[in-house]
Amino acid sequence: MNAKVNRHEFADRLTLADKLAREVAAKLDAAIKARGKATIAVSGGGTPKVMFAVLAEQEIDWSRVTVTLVDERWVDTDSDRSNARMVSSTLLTHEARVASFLPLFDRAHKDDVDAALADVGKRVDALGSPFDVVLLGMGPDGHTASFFPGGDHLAEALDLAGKQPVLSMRAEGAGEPRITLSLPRVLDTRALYLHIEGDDKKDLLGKALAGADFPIAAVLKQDRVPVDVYWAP
Ligand SMILES: O=C1O[C@H](COP(=O)(O)O)[C@@H](O)[C@H](O)[C@H]1O
Repeated sequence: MNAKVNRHEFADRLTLADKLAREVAAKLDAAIKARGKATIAVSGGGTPKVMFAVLAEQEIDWSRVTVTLVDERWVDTDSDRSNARMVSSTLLTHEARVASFLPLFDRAHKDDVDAALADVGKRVDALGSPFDVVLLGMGPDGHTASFFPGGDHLAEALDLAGKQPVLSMRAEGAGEPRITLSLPRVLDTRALYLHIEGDDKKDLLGKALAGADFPIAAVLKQDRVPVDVYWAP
């Protein structure tokens, strides 16, 4: 089984940011018009920053939008490693400053990600399903969300029959412990985008599409939701 993969390539990163931001805003707007609200789960890291800045300026009814993360580094929000901090300073600004935000980091359990899973999982479940939009990124090691190669809970996280909405993840390449939505929760969306930049990531994606065993391959192999890949050099 393979996902339907639609590839969108752009001459430069600014053009990509503009096109993807407008596409995502249109999906959120359609969800608000159809159901009165919209949910979006976004990735962290560095790649989405410019696109988030453009998305934040789109004129939709952001007061009806809830934003959450697909994964988080288990660090407090004052850390420059915090995905929540990055999203707050890029996406939750301008027009989008009135959106609701559900973080995955839980300060009540700041020293123990595993102790937080039940509470955070309930909050994620309370968002309802499916998401309207999920935005994935990909690291240079082929991880997406916090599905890291060699991760201690990788098999559970990628289990399409798994019932846990969130799992912890520790891996050599991950830095600090992580929390991540599970693969079935990531795929439980009306629209799924993979945003990658640079020739190295394009090559890696090509290898994953050809069958190489990177974690991102699990997103490309499923048949639950098509994947729209946005790439610029
Ligand atoms: O650690 C993470 O890395 C990936 C990729 O980040 P990038 O900086 O290479 O774009 C990101 O998708 C994920 O959300 C984040 O936690």
